[in-house]
Amino acid sequence: MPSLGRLHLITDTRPGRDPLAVVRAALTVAQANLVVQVRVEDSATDREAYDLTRRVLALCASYRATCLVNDRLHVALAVGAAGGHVGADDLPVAAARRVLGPTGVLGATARAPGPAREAVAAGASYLGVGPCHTTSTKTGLPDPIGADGVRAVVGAVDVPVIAIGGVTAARVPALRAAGAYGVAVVGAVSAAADPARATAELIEALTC
Ligand SMILES: Cc1ncc(COP(=O)(O)OP(=O)(O)O)c(N)n1
Ligand SMILES: Cc1ncsc1CCOP(=O)(O)O
Ligand SMILES: [Mg+2]
Repeated sequence: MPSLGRLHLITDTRPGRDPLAVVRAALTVAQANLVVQVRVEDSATDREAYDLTRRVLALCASYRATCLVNDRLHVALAVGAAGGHVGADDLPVAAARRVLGPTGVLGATARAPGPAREAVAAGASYLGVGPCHTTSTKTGLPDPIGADGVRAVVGAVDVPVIAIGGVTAARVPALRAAGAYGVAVVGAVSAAADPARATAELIEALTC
């Protein structure tokens, strides 16, 4: 299995956004270092998720970037994406592993060492850990865990930890110092005036 990219761009499909334009811009800069996670609104139909994922996958293929699907693993399988990401409201990690098979990339959300260990034992190949900082992209989340919370999870597992939640290029050094392998972002790229430049700043911060 190729190594996991360090920058995960999660699609922003809220009304008024243009997720494909943002993915295209990010790919021109990050290329094979990018992981694009297709995340649609809960209200989106499977057909909408499928159509968007097919388009994202085609863009990723041109750059040998990795495409994952949030929540809807059947969509990941249907389009031939590399894998998916699950959290507390989704399929349990062990069930998700059975769906994706032994070689699929499987991310799981965790914010504390115990659940992180359980997710890895159940088959997670990386962990999404957060929210690290306050985010305006997702509501109903617990308080941010900060870089110290990331450090605690990193110390408990042997899979890549991807820090998520309010991540900006300026916050990457502290997260990397805490042991994060990479970061996942929505707003830092999607809400940027220049998504390609924002991607370049994140890649620069991740490779320092
Ligand atoms: C890399 C990464 N980490 C965490 C999440 C959050 O997943 P989840 O907790 O299932 O919440 P939703 O994204 O489904 O709302 C993620 N998607 N990616
Ligand atoms: C899906 C998700 N899960 C925890 S924070 C988050 C959203 C992250 O978005 P942003 O990078 O804009 O803070
Ligand atoms: Mg989920």
